[in-house]
Amino acid sequence: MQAKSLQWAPSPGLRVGVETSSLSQLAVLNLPGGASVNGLKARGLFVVKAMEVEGSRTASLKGHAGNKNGSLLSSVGNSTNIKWHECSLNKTDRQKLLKQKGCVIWITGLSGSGKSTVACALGGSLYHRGKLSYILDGDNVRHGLNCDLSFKAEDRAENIRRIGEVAKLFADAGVICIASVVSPYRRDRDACRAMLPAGDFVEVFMDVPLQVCEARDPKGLYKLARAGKIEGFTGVDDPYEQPLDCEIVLSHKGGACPSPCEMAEEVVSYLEDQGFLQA
Ligand SMILES: Nc1ncnc2c1ncn2[C@@H]1O[C@H](COP(=O)(O)OS(=O)(=O)O)[C@@H](OP(=O)(O)O)[C@H]1O
Ligand SMILES: Nc1ncnc2c1ncn2[C@@H]1O[C@H](COP(=O)(O)OP(=O)(O)O)[C@@H](O)[C@H]1O
Repeated sequence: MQAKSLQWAPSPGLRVGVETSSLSQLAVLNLPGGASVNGLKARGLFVVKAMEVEGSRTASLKGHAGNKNGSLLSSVGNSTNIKWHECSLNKTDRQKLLKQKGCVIWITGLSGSGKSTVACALGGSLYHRGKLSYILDGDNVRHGLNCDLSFKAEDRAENIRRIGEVAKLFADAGVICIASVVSPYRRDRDACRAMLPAGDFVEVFMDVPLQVCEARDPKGLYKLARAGKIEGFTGVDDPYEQPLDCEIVLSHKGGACPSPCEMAEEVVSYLEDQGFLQA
């Protein structure tokens, strides 16, 4: 089977073979119209290689860890003829230095549900324990990296994909990355989960009823949305798909909301139990 470099534009439902050094198995996945690989939960790093197999166009993901043939070029999305460059210092070394494990805490929920507040409380609590975290807040990232994106479904998907990729880099740096983003579509969140090794993506759902968020309305956005001055506002005229099986649910119970600190401590306990607060 001869591998050769191709311009590869993944199409929805494209079947790809996945071969990894850590799994030693071949799996068949669907690529939903982008280079992200939904459902891939294996440790290690991967490059996408376009290959021509018996006249058909097939993409193969090669685990580059342990890949002896360092001269092979890859194509990922529209980036052709690229090659992963490995460094001698790796994530494990950085984690030892920081005395913690890099991961992504993904806080999802309606506008006004308390995502940013919990993210800050969590960051503060970790800081006081000597643990390094960094917050990627949806509102803030849209002030820079993602200022070209609107709130249309495809732009929200790209917003989440970019934040997922940046969060993955922070986790690889050994940092506990806290993403606080509405991320209303399950598929986009799942795609971010699939970017990381199993267990390293911790999804936290702010389970706060719409009426509570709307009553808080700290920025007056619900009021504008109800008045028809903002179109496609999540929870009003754009859907929010709540997680079906996330790691942590922070609930507003019986008309009362735990304090942001109490909520943050719930996440810290999870991180402690899972061993993220030590190298
Ligand atoms: N149409 C619409 N829908 C939802 N939210 C809106 C919208 N327009 C502006 N905003 C403000 O943008 C913040 C959400 O940005 P995100 O990047 O987290 O959104 S998304 O994940 O791409 O859906 C969100 O911030 P939070 O209130 O902190 O959630 C809002 O302040
Ligand atoms: N646990 C909580 N209990 C009561 N009010 C809260 C809590 N968390 C946040 N708030 C308040 O709710 C509003 C929205 O919080 P925010 O963190 O900005 O939400 P989001 O980032 O999800 O839009 C703010 O006015 C904040 O002070």
